[in-house]
Order: sequence, then C-alpha cells, then structure tokens
Amino acid sequence: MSGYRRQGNRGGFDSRNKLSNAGPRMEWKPKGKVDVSLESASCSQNDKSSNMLITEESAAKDVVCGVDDLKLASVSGNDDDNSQKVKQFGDKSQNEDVNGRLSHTGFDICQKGVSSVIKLKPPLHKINRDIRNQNKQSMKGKNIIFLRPGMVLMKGYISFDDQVSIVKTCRDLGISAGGFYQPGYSSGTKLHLKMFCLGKNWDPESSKYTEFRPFDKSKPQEIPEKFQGIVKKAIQDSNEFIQGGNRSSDEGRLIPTMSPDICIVNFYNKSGRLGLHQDKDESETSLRKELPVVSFSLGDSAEFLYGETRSIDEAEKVILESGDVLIFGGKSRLIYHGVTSICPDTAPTLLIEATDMSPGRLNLTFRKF
Ligand SMILES: O=C(O)CCC(=O)C(=O)O
Ligand SMILES: [Fe+2]
Repeated sequence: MSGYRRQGNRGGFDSRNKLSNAGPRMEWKPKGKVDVSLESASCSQNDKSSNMLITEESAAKDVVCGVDDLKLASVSGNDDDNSQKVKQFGDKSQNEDVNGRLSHTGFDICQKGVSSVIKLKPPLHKINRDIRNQNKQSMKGKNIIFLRPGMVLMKGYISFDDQVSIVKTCRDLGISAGGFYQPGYSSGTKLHLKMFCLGKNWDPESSKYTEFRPFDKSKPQEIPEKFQGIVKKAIQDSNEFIQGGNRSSDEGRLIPTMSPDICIVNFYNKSGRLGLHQDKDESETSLRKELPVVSFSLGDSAEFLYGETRSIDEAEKVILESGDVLIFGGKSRLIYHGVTSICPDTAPTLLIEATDMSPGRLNLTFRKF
C-alpha cells in the first residue's frame, strides 16, 4: 500500500516511472465494465451454480437465518464520510466497535459480546459454500493460478487453523497501541478502510516508511514469526509451481525470495474499497530486485483489480477469498491494483464462529523495505 500519492521520481527507475502516476487511495469511481479474467470472478452471495451438497428439503428444518446479519448490519454500516475534516491524519475518533462503543486504543475487528447472543443456523448456501471451500483446502498447495509473469494466486493456501490464528493475532495487535486507525490526508479525505503497520510504519500522507507513526508516535510491533513462515513458504511453493518440477526452466520467471520487514494490515468493512495504485514506496534496492508483495486475504471475499495502467476499464478482475495468497513480484512488481468492493456475507462461517470476526475483510500485505 504505497505510492498512492506519489507523482515523483524515485531516481534510477525511469522505465518504471512511466507507470508511476498512481493517485491517492481514494473513492472508487468505476467508469465502465471491467473484464472478468476468471470464470469464478463474481461477487455473488447466492451461489446457485454448483451442485447443492445439502438439499433444500433436508435442511429446511435447520435453516433459520438473517437475524444476526440484520443486527450486525444496523450497527456496522457506518460508511466513511469523506466530507468530514480531520485535524490529525490518523483519525481515531471513528474507532467504534460494532456495538458502537468507542475504544481507547485501536478499532476492534471482532464482535465483542456477540458470542453470548443465541447463535442461529447459517443459511443453506453458506453451509454448502463452506463445504466446497473445505474441499478446496484439501487441495492446498495444488490450486495455484498463474495470473501473469511474476503474479500468482494461491487459492485456499492458508489453512483454517492459520486463518483463525492470523485473525486473532491481528485483532489483538489491532486493539493495542499502534493498532487500527482510519488513515486520511490533510485535505480531510479518508481511506475507506482501517489500517495499521508492523515492522515499519507506512504513512499515506507522505508516502514514506518511518520507525514511528507520525500522528501518535507509536512504534509498530514486530511481524510475528508465524506470518513470516507462511510468506516464505508461499513464495517457495509458487516458484515450485512456476518451475513445474522442471529445474531448467527460465530463472527470470521465478519470484525472488523475500524476508518481509513490513506488513500493512487493512480491514475493510462492507463498504470498504481501495483505489488503483502501485506499491512503490519501498527502497530502490527492493524495487530494483523486484522483491514481491505477498498478500493474505481473510474473512469476506473482495473484488480485486489489477492491470498495466491505472485504467479501470483495462484492468483484470479476480475474487480474493478467505485463505487466498496473492503474490506480485518480478515483472509484476509495479502492477496497478486495488479493491473495488467487498462481497457481503461471504466469510467462512467456521472462521466467524472461531474468531467472532466482524463482517468485512482482513488483508495483510508483506514487503521488504
Ligand atoms: O486489500 C488488498 O487486497 C490490497 C491492499 C493493498 O493493495 C495495499 O495495502 O497496498
Ligand atoms: Fe497495494
């Protein structure tokens, strides 16, 4: 998540800077229809396309739905207000939990108190979707999609247990000092997400990485070892996939290995989004080596766009689901990318049950400065 405002040159990257007029991460204004690159790329809540694993009849008695959703929607639907001026760029005044309580520290991505409310059975389409996703999990490591040179999508790569542990860890870090806040610019414009950083702080206003977060002087915590391990393994596995077991294949197609020292953690609520941008605020060395950005998706799915230019019309689209890992390095290191929308009510039921995660999507992007 860098480079949203940068118009300037980083020096020594002339060929790349042809692509470098990334705008701020702001309002998403689709101009037209967007190409769909994968058959599965649609943000549909009621997936009627595949065989039902549990029939309507057999489940009819069990399915009672909607009350939890309604209750949560009524308290979590506060859209970000762009017109509101903020005195400090990191606006913590919006750090309410889903029950509208103000927290003294960071925004809480988990639903406090909801687990004590009577739980209703999830609707049929959700049960079946979860079963299908569990089946995908058993394909772990095999379901890798080559999107373009340097860019791969690893479907369902993160195990269920790891997803639970990542959500819980981010929740704890997010409510601590230096945790989630809603970033914005001095103009008053705010991003449509909550964010915090690990390792180093990335500041949207200056597009710079610093040791301390400017608005509250907090120092980002370290990236947990467990996260580091998943990142390294994902790069290794994607290279094995690219090589296809053939050691003699072109080295240039491989994704450079990387030990991240920065992780940007984003939480999108149901109206969250992120404009097309390039990640290019990392060091010259990191960009020259084309070290990859590795992205984890958890919770609700997202419509993710990527392309050679900043044009939405020319962009490709994929759906990022809970457990997916997306890698863009090598020739795709400076790809434009962004999130057009969050697909409501698509998070795995079991993940919600295990974590009490609020409706929305958690995204972690790892980079090397
Ligand atoms: O949420 C995502 O999938 C992308 C996030 C991103 O591009 C960033 O943090 O720079
Ligand atoms: Fe980004």
